[in-house]
Amino acid sequence: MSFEKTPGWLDWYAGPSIPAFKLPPGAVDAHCHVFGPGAEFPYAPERKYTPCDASKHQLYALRDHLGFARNVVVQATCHGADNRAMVDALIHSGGKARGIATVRRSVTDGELRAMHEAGVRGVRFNFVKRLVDFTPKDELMEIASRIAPLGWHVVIYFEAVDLPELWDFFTALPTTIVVDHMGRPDVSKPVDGPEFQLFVKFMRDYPNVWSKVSCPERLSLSGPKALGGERAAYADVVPFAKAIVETFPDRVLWGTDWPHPNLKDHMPDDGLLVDFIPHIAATPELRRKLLVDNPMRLYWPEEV
Ligand SMILES: O=C(O)c1cc(C(=O)O)oc(=O)c1
Repeated sequence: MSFEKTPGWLDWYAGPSIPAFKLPPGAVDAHCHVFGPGAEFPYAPERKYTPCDASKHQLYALRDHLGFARNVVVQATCHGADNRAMVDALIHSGGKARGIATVRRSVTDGELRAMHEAGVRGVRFNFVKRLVDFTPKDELMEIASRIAPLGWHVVIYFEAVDLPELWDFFTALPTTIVVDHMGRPDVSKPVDGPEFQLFVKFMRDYPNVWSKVSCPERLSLSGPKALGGERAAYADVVPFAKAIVETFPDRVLWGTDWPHPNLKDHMPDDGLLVDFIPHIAATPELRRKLLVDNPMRLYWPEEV
């Protein structure tokens, strides 16, 4: 099957720099995706965008180029609940990738077991309205209770303004919870203002909640962009990510978000994006926790 990209689609950045920041040995890119290739793994009929292809080979070449050791491949919404491309990436990673799936309530126990075998360790619940159709909370709760016995966790993606209405559902989930991209704060608002402080309270009051301090390129309003050699990019996001890293050093993860779905303004140079990390994790100890210890504890506990 051949697919036509969504008009205005920005392809991932070819020829990224070598980061100046040397990642610690064993670093995990804990949030990235594969797209298709569409000819082999068709995009889902219910998708809200049609991306460029971004294969497992290209993902693993980027991993090696940037100096990561492992990946967590998160099911992208353009594949709906058809997890074949993501699972195929895990199977061909030589044990160096874990995955997060999207499932419906119709998923069988056999399918869940097969995904576990391949390296899946969680499911993603998405509340970003431009990306997915609404799924009833009782269906999500049922899925959460079925994956909990496997030791899996729930990854949630939502916008900061929606946290109050989602609070009761999130705080009732029976598993570890991992929040994508810090719950998408509006970085034009103060870091000590009510909106971001509600997110901090969420993490403080619920020790099962973790956060990815990822996607500055998506959250930044004033840049500068990680392009053209800029190694201090996205300064307006730094106070938010730094606060979470310093307050909850044992419950944070970092990922590239490659191949960066739906960016409208620019496509970052992933090497320069890695150079964002030392700005938010100021010490070697914080960096080791963020990049190695925390993701290993969550995704490869048998090796810790
Ligand atoms: O903000 C986004 O557009 C976005 C989309 C997806 C996805 O389509 O799965 O994943 C992300 O992590 C971010």
